[in-house]
Amino acid sequence: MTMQTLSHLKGGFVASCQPVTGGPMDHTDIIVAMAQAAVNGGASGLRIEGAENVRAVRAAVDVPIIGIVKRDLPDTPVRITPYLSDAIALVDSGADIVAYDGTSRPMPDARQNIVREVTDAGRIAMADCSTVADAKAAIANGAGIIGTTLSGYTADTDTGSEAPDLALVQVFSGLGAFVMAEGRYNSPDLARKAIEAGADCVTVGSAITRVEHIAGWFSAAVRDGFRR
Ligand SMILES: CC(=O)N[C@H](C=O)[C@@H](O)[C@H](O)[C@H](O)COP(=O)(O)O
Repeated sequence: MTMQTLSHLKGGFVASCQPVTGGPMDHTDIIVAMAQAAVNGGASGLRIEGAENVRAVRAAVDVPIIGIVKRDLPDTPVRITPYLSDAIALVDSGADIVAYDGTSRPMPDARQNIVREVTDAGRIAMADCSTVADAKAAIANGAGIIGTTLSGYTADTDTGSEAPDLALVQVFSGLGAFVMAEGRYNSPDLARKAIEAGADCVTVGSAITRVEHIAGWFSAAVRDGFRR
């Protein structure tokens, strides 16, 4: 089952369907529609936030689902699936893969326990990493997928670059685990470069499902080009 999930994802792309929080598209029925449309267009898998949304998308599509829960906590910058109870809720909602914060920052529940719970349930734990050290720790903990998701989003890695971290993908690809390139793959060409750099799969979010971001890119470019 887990091997089947990974072979389904290998060489393809995952559409992350996470609308801008509180925006006009932040509704479960719209997330389900985005997920179905992405699969119709060729997405091999989906990344969905929130157990309720995972449950609704699960009922509508057959492809592997990476589930996360995002929380804003008062005393740590860690946001992605910080509690064991979140991981359990995602498994119960039908997520094939549960992604969690795989950095070394303080997290309320132990990462090892999250990985164990997910793995014992026959699902795959995916570590959202920011560095090679994160990825090595995640592999030691038993994570089945290492992602570059958090490169550029921690105090130590925030370079302000708008480009994806292809160099990190290349290093991850030598670690012997399934590699997910994720973060700022905002064009088909960049997604292809991720695979060429050694990623097994690439996740694309904003460029497919955050209309506000896409509109903002066009708006800025057009205004910039208007010099008459
Ligand atoms: C850093 C963080 O919290 N990343 C989140 C993880 O779920 C999402 O906000 C991203 O949209 C996702 O990783 C896909 O990346 P991009 O939208 O750049 O294609």
